[in-house]
Formats: sequence, C-alpha cells, structure tokens
Amino acid sequence: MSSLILQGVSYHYNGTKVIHDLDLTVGKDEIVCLLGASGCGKTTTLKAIAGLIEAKQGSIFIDGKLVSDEQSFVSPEHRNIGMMFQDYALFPHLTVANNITFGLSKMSKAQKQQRVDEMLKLVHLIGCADRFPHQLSGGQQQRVAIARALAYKPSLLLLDEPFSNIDTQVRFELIADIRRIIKATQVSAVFVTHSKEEAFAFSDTLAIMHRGKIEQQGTPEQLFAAPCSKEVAEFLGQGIYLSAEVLTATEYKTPFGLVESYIESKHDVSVGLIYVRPHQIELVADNQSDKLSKRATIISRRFIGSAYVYSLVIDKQEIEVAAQYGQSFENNEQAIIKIKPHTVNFFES
Ligand SMILES: Nc1ncnc2c1ncn2[C@@H]1O[C@H](COP(=O)(O)OP(=O)(O)OP(=O)(O)O)[C@@H](O)[C@H]1O
Repeated sequence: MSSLILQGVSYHYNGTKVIHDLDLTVGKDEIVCLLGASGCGKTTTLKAIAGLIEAKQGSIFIDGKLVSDEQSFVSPEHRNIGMMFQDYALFPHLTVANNITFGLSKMSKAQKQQRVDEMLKLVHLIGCADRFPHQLSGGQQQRVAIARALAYKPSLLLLDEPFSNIDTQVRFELIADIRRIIKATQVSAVFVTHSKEEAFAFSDTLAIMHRGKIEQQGTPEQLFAAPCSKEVAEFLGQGIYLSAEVLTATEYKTPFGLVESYIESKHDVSVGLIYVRPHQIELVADNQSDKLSKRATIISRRFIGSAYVYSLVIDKQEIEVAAQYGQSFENNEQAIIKIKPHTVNFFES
C-alpha cells in the first residue's frame, strides 16, 4: 500500500492558483523528493499534505486514510506525520530531551525517557540529552530536529529544505546520515529542495515540479534517460539543444554528424531537437585532414585533478565538457566534436 497519495490537488493563494491538479504517490518506506525551481509550489504542496493549508480541490490519502478532499479535512495533529521544516527550529529554552518529547504528552515519564534514549542512539547524540540547542552545532541541531520528528513514530515524514542552513562541507555527510536514520526507522518521506545534488543524495525517487504540477516522477536514472519534457531535461542537466533530423528509429542527423541512440523511438515529426549533455560529447584532436567533421573553439579550461574541463561554443551555445584523461587542448585551439552514442532525448522544436 502507498504511504501517500495526492489526486488532482489544487490550491490557490488569493485567487492565484499555485498548485494545479497535482498527482503524487509515495510508496511504503520510500523517500520522494519534490524538486523544482523557486516558486513552483513545492512548499505549498508539503503544507497541503501536512494540513497546514486546506486544499480545496482533490484528495489526499495518508496510509490509506482520506485526510483531505472537498468535504473532509483532518487537522495536522491527527495525520500521523513528522515535520522537519527549514523554519521549524528547536525550542531554544528546552533541553534536547525536552525538545524530543515535546509532543509526547500522553506518555509516562519512564516511557518518555526510553523514547529519548532510543532517539538519541538513532541520531548518534548519546550524552547530549541535557544540552540546550545553542550548545550544539548546526548539524547536531538538525539531528535533534529529526529525532523530534521521529519521536511520534509517524507514518510519513515531511522535510522542507532541512539542509539549506548547513555548511557545504558537512552537508553531504549529514544528508547521508539522515537518510540512514530514515531508512532505519522505515518511515516514508517527502523531501523538498531546489538542489539537484541534495535530491540525488537523499531520495529514492524524484518528482520534478513545474508551475504547480508534477511534470514527471521516477528514479534519477529513469528521468535522465527519458525526460518527458524539455523542462525536466533542462532541470536535470546542463546540456544543449542540437537541431536533428530523424533518419531511422535509432539515428539522427545533426550539425555534428550522425548521432546514434541506444533505444529505438518513433516520432511524429521528422525534424526536432536533441538534448545533449556534456558527458555525451567527445573532443577529438583536430588532425586537419578530416574536412567533414565540425569543430568548436576552446574558450577556456580548468584543471579538476583527473581531467580538464573545457568551455566551448557549439552551435552558438556555450557548454562545459570534460575531456578524457591524457587529452589536453589549449585556449583558442580547435577541437573536433563528436556526439557519442547514447539514449537520445528527442523533442519537437
Ligand atoms: N502565503 C502566501 N500568499 C500568497 N502567495 C504565496 C504565499 N506563499 C507562497 N505564495 C506563492 O505561491 C507560489 C508557490 O510558492 P511555494 O513556496 O510553494 O514555492 P516553492 O517551490 O516552495 O519555492 P522556494 O523553492 O522558493 O521555497 C509562489 O509564487 C509564491 O510567491
């Protein structure tokens, strides 16, 4: 059974629709990331799931139970969800232990103590029960925040940009740690971010949002291999578009020669655009004798340890391409461009 289902959910602020007819499914023990540009409606979606706002259209089910539709509305405290929001800070005047047990009023003192011990062990903060939030690092505070969210034993966890105030250096360690904690507790989660790197590191599947709708949902590999729209392709990769003529089910003619696709596709049109990402482009030394191949000029280069990353202009579009180890091009040098065989993303222009 799915942990969360949204069907046709819409919401408007003062007459302006910010989420439209939105569908989303989160499986049991699954971490789904809502990923999209600023203002596309991610936080609003999370608030509708939490019951912090009342979606006027559509239905929301948590663990098979209807919590919101046109006729009914279950309040946030009865939805069995844990929340870790960016602005949902710890109570500064309460100790770590009291922060964790804040919402557990029905438990006995002994039960609370047991839950605190269990949670502190889970988040690797044993011995910190009597500290106050200001005596902890940012990462430790977020660990307490997740412990507090999980202390209720919720069936669904909602996280809104929980890592954005954490130093880049420790952010990815914390992300791995919190993912481990969530997986260990077998809770399903919806995570909101606008950072692709965080989304890839934290979630099982991505739901790409665009203008208040889920454009596509799938694993990062599925979305990279077969984006359903230009918006998804552009959001995930720093690629460029090349004009392309469909020759066969697996071959496209482009200004940079024939491009072969690993998969067969049927298209309704014979010309369009293919979206090419940096790792699908090969730079070859210009041997002058090859008259037919297209060239690009290297604008600049930077050394990244294992290779050089070159900036170059292809079809009036600038792109960064990493060359294979051992290959080296100088600024202003011409290189032959080849597009490697790959799973081609073709779009109507
Ligand atoms: N309380 C509000 N009143 C009116 N409009 C709002 C309100 N909150 C959000 N909006 C608008 O709704 C749209 C969606 O906002 P939302 O916060 O859901 O986006 P988001 O994708 O989470 O953005 P970000 O990544 O910047 O946090 C935006 O255009 C925003 O300006």
